[in-house]
Amino acid sequence: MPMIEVRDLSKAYGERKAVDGVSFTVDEGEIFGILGPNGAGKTTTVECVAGLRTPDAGRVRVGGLDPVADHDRVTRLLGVQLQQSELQAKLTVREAMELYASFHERPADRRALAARLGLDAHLDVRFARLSGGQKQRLFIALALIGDPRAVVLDELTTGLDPRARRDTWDLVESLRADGVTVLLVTHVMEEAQRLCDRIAVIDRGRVTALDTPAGIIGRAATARVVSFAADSPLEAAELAALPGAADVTTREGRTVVTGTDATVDAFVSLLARRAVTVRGLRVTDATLDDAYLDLTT
Ligand SMILES: Nc1ncnc2c1ncn2[C@@H]1O[C@H](COP(=O)(O)OP(=O)(O)OP(=O)(O)O)[C@@H](O)[C@H]1O
Repeated sequence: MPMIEVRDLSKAYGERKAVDGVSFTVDEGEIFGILGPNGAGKTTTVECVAGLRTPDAGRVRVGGLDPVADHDRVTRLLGVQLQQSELQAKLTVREAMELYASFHERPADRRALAARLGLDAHLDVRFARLSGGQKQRLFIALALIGDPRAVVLDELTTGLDPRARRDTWDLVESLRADGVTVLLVTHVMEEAQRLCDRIAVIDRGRVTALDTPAGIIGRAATARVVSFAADSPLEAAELAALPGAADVTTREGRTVVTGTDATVDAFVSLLARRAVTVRGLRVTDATLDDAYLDLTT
């Protein structure tokens, strides 16, 4: 049985269909990413998973339970960190953690959790006085305080500085090592590529791709990137005409051709045929970022 099951989920706000037939499953211990443009329906989807919204149609299960009908039991299984959460301004970090721990029968070790999230030096600071990144870390701590079997993390690292971002990624990896299932909404491609076992790309309320990060990169039109110094004798038009070439641009003094293996082969033949050389030639795999831009509108 999958830990999280979403089948044919639809949810509209008035006339607007925010989620339009989304399906995916997340296995126990898996880190599953949801990517997609602003307004694609990602938050609405995870709010339905968390039982915070009632679907118009479709089926959602967490640990085999209906998150709306079995809300209390699902709350014990599933920790949730959502965007734009708020707490009472006067509550300190310690008080917030105690309060949330009191909702659970077997809460996590608060001190260890605070230390893991770099909050131990801020335990007596009131919520209103925390920086954006500290608030974000507190919400991650609150999502994990019930020692959940699964956790929803929506834009986990937004607002975090680079070090806190890396630490948070390490934390998510340690959750996987503990067998916790993670449903992660993100706009950060590096985060998705590093952390996720599988990814669903959602666009306009529908799943447009569902695969491993490597599978998504491979499936996109631009699987390879050829780049070299822009002072070459090659014309942009002849590069654009190479088989599989998706894009030719010049940036930071380099010509960049995105395409496929066929593009790379044809490029090498072109150099030989024209008997020209280029400086600083590099052939790299496309990143998830490149693939994502191919797959969304
Ligand atoms: N409470 C609401 N009332 C009305 N419309 C809403 C509400 N919440 C979301 N929407 C609309 O539903 C659509 C999907 O929103 P949602 O927040 O699920 O998208 P998202 O993919 O999470 O976007 P983002 O990346 O910007 O967070 C958007 O068009 C949004 O304007």
